[in-house]
Amino acid sequence: MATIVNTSALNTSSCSSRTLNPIHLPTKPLTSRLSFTQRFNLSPNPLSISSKPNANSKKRLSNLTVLCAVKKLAETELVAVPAETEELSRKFPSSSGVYAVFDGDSELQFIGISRSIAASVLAHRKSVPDLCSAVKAGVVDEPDRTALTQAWKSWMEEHIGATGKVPPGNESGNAIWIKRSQKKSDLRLTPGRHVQLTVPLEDLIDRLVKENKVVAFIKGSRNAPQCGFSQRVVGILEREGVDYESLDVLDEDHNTGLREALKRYSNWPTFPQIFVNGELVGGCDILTSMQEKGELASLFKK
Ligand SMILES: N[C@@H](CCC(=O)N[C@@H](CS)C(=O)NCC(=O)O)C(=O)O
Ligand code: FES
Repeated sequence: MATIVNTSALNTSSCSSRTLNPIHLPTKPLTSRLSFTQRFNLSPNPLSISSKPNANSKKRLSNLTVLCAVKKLAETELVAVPAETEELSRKFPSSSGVYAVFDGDSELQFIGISRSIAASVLAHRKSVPDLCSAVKAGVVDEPDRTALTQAWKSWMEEHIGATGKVPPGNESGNAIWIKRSQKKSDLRLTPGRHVQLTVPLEDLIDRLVKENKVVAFIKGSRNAPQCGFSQRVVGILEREGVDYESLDVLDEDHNTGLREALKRYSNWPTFPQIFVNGELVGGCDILTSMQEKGELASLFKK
């Protein structure tokens, strides 16, 4: 019997932290030594469904479909996915919603939901370019989980009703489209208390923020922030798809003295602290207000 499979909890992470050279200042720029490709966070709860729809699966989808905020799939414009990233970001909304990916033969391959449609399309274009030629996007205005799921179900139901087929990428067990996001791990200043820094902490901070485009000093780790303010900032950075470094100022074992040294360095008394291109941008309030005013994209592009 066909069953709807909910593959939630995708935001798992690898937790090993990375340590800076504790004894000497780095000989190579920190960016080149430390950076690695960060995957976009794909659909927060992309649902998959077993491959053979039958009366039962259609009925279950229908039962779950309520009034939906997006246009019908058939009425939504099919937009070609540009090769160039900036053009892609202009063509697709960075808002939450449902999206349907088509291959070069205009065959629908996958229907997903996303907190940033543009980021998800970009990630698919990178990971499965052959299957990602064009996309239909439906923005959900009040994008709570229920509204997003309803939008996804309405498109799935419409497609299954019209073709009798589940999109291949939504078949259960298909791992091509639904990747577990691998969050970057936090940086650490030292491997542990037993290792003494031979350079002043302020010099290390200075080097760190100048050689990495975006650095977030937070309470707790990026995967498990220990304070609401830090959690909010991590959420904003993730949502914007920013490739950033993070350090846990509460981790006295690996970042001994960082909490107080950073306050002196930046002349800013609280955390989180976000640096872009070596300059302190601010904390939670400032980042939140910049996000509300739509100023973050240009900040992180600089
Ligand atoms: N208004 C601040 C809120 C952050 C805040 O108040 N942080 C406090 C509590 S987490 C803090 O870091 N205090 C100094 C400390 O704990 O060392 C912002 O926008 O970031
Ligand atoms: S740790 Fe209490 S408000 Fe941040």
